[in-house]
Amino acid sequence: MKNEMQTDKNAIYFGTESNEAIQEFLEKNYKQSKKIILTDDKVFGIWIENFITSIPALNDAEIIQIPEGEASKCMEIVVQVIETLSDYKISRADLLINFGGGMVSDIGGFIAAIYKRGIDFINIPTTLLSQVDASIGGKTGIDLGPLKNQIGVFTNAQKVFINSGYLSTLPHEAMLSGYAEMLKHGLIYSKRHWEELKKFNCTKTEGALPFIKDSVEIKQEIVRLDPLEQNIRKSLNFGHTIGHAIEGFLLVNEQPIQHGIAIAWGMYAEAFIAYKSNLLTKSEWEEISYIITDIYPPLNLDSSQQATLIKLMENDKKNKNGKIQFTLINTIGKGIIEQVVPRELILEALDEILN
Ligand SMILES: NC(=O)c1ccc[n+]([C@@H]2O[C@H](COP(=O)([O-])OP(=O)(O)OC[C@H]3O[C@@H](n4cnc5c(N)ncnc54)[C@H](O)[C@@H]3O)[C@@H](O)[C@H]2O)c1
Ligand SMILES: O=C(O)C(=O)C[C@@H](O)[C@H](O)[C@H](O)COP(=O)(O)O
Ligand SMILES: [Zn+2]
Repeated sequence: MKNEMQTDKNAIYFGTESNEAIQEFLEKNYKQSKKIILTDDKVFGIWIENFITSIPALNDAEIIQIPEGEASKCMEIVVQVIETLSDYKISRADLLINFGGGMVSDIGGFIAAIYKRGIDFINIPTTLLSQVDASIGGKTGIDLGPLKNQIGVFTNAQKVFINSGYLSTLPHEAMLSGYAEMLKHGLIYSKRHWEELKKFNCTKTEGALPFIKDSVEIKQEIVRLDPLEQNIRKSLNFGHTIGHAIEGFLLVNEQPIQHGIAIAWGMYAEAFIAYKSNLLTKSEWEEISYIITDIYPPLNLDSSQQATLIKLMENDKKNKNGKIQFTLINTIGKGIIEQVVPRELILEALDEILN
């Protein structure tokens, strides 16, 4: 099947009847193919029965379960899954179905890209974060210890099926995590989205779909302009220079936090840098910092970790000429890329979020 970019409107299904849409899609495009579902043990426990019994095309599908959580986004699990695909004699004509959150679509997309030099895959994102961000845009990969997404490829799913019904079983922390990436889309690209999101209710999933659609449209537009992150796509990394360092550090110290919660605090610190660099006004900084402090649980980190966090940032993918390069914002709704920040200001920003 032709690899449609996820910037093509038809490449993403939105709705609450995704099982019917998936059945139709599989019958039309993958009737003769073997189907393998990759999922994590938590999503398996909650949703797999409903999923496979409502989609006749999946009657004979093989299911591969990996342990839930970011620690599974690693090379050891890649090798285990690839060994299982080989045991099942999966060929290039077959289809991998990533059914889960961003951990599953990141590792699953990566495996699909490298197994036998590439097989087709589709994403069925079951978290808010993966619906608004991780399942679209073609970034896939795994972590290398504390270094987030250090190994990976750009590769697009054949189709993404977004069904907000899955959010009904999502823990509140995971809703907050996805909301952070939505706020990011507003901060870097659309003041209107930022304002609308003030009406989004993280405790109630009914009514979420229009907000999800708006957020996805922003990401799609940016990815369409710059699919391989040479330029404007770097704006999607707002909050991630500091946020990824926090997430990676806590992951290897066995206190993992949700990606979006690390990114929320990363955005807080990076908005502080933008304010101190005269890019944001005082009232914009106060608005952003108020919202993040109000919603997100504080980090369990202290200033003794500053140097380690900076070391992790020195491996950020956006760096150039040995310098840490930030994406900042120069007003609410506009990202500004490739900003080099004095070390003292990075330390000051870390002080704002560490206890
Ligand atoms: N590729 C990209 O563009 C991109 C963008 C953003 C984030 N990411 C990556 O995505 C990952 C984070 O994704 P995530 O937040 O979805 O995390 P996740 O996949 O780890 O899911 C979070 C938790 O929710 C559980 N879960 C999933 N669906 C559920 C449901 N419907 N009901 C109940 N529980 C459910 C999972 O088992 C897990 O425990 C990170 O690795 C991050 O780096 C990638
Ligand atoms: O799609 C993008 O581009 C992003 O940067 C989206 C981010 O939210 C996401 O966390 C992504 O995985 C980060 O990529 P990385 O290149 O910083 O590892
Ligand atoms: Zn992210």
